[in-house]
Amino acid sequence: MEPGPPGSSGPVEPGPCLSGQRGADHAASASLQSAAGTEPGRHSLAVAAVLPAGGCGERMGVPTPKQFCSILERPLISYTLQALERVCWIKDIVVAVTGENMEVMKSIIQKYQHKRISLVEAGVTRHRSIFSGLKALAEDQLNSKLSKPEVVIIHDAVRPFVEEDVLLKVVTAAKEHGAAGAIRPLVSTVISPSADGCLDHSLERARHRASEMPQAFLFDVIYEAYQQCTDYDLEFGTECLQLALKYCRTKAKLVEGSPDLWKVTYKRDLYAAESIIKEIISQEICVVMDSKEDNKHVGHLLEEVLKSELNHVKVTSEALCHAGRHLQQIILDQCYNFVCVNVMTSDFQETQKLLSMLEESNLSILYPVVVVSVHFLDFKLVPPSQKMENLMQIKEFSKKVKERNILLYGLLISYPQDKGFRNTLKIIK
Ligand SMILES: Nc1ccn([C@@H]2O[C@H](COP(=O)(O)OP(=O)(O)OP(=O)(O)O)[C@@H](O)[C@H]2O)c(=O)n1
Ligand SMILES: O=P(O)(O)OC[C@@H](O)[C@@H](O)[C@@H](O)CO
Repeated sequence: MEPGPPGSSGPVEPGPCLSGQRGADHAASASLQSAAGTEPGRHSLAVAAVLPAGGCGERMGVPTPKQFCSILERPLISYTLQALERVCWIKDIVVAVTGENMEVMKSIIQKYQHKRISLVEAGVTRHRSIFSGLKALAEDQLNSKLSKPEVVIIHDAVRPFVEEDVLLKVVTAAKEHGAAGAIRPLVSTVISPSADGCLDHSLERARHRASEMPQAFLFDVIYEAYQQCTDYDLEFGTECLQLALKYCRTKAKLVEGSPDLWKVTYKRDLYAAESIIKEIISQEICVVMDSKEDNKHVGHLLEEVLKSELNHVKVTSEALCHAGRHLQQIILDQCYNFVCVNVMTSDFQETQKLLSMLEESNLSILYPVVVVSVHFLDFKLVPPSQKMENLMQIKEFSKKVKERNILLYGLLISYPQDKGFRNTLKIIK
């Protein structure tokens, strides 16, 4: 078993959370944590997670195993790790990868600064990979930072949209029932074919459900089940809940999961995952204004226009001069889109200050950050050609910051002074 990278032991502050409705409601989270006995402070339940990530992704139809396929230039598995890292009460995350992908996995952990991760060798089937992860948790190996958890979550590495609330629900249910798993309504009816390839019978769709992930188990239950199960189970089984039932007579509690618990299996699922991630990170825009007091109104006007134009997007504004407090907090709260307003400055020094803050914050490690540097120009005072010349610097600068996953765009708005700025913004609308 590969120990995790330095500093990977023990729960750390929750990782970056997605803003907006996808973050678990804190009140609900607190009450669920209390029920699960995982709330901070009190003797909390020891919870670990096992992520099978040793598949080859045959149905994806590409050479790269799907868990390492990129979404917005970042491997799919990194999104799943980030989702689990956001949950501070999951003490250890054990990822099962093949030997040939061990170095790739280590580089992903390093590059995206994932914590609490330990790596184990995957098996030739998903059940064998999971078993490998459970063994790592079961044995207090000498050099291991891992200790046996009371409850273990099992979650496919290719299911990136998992939220704290469903994890809490399955852990709470597993603590009480011994096993629990997320389920979803069936999208298609399940039928049983006869030997001659014709319909034998169909299952009543309303009475059946699709078994999804995450699942959770009392560690001793699922570990015992894996130790008891046959090679046939390990080779051809697809359902951990069934192993708990068959070998430990433990009836899993079924927990209704949200629609986005689906597993990335086919190429279309990658496209769907990318559009969901883009939607998540486009939920907030921060208008960053000039430091000069008399120009702050420009930013507020722009904020008004954006609010009226973009109904479902949270628009905030902040003056760069208060950067030490408010803007840092906005960055920490995971805003990924910034409109930097430069009214009087001849170049884009305000934008440069913002870019330096963003680079220091490492915000763009996980998702691309978009910065639009907006420049207002009264074309009667300064010929647009001269302003454009200044702005061409942005092009050079944008190449540099792109290496840090920051996408910088320049926007020049030239307006006649006599018409005033408010009218110009109406024109922009
Ligand atoms: N020997 C295996 C096979 C699968 N998995 C993991 O189990 C999860 C769900 O399995 P599946 O979607 O079937 O992944 P693949 O087996 O890679 O896909 P395919 O069946 O298309 O090859 C994935 O995270 C996959 O990496 C694993 O850890 N070890
Ligand atoms: O069967 P696959 O290997 O594609 O996926 C593995 C599991 O995610 C799948 O079987 C769920 O139904 C959960 O048990």
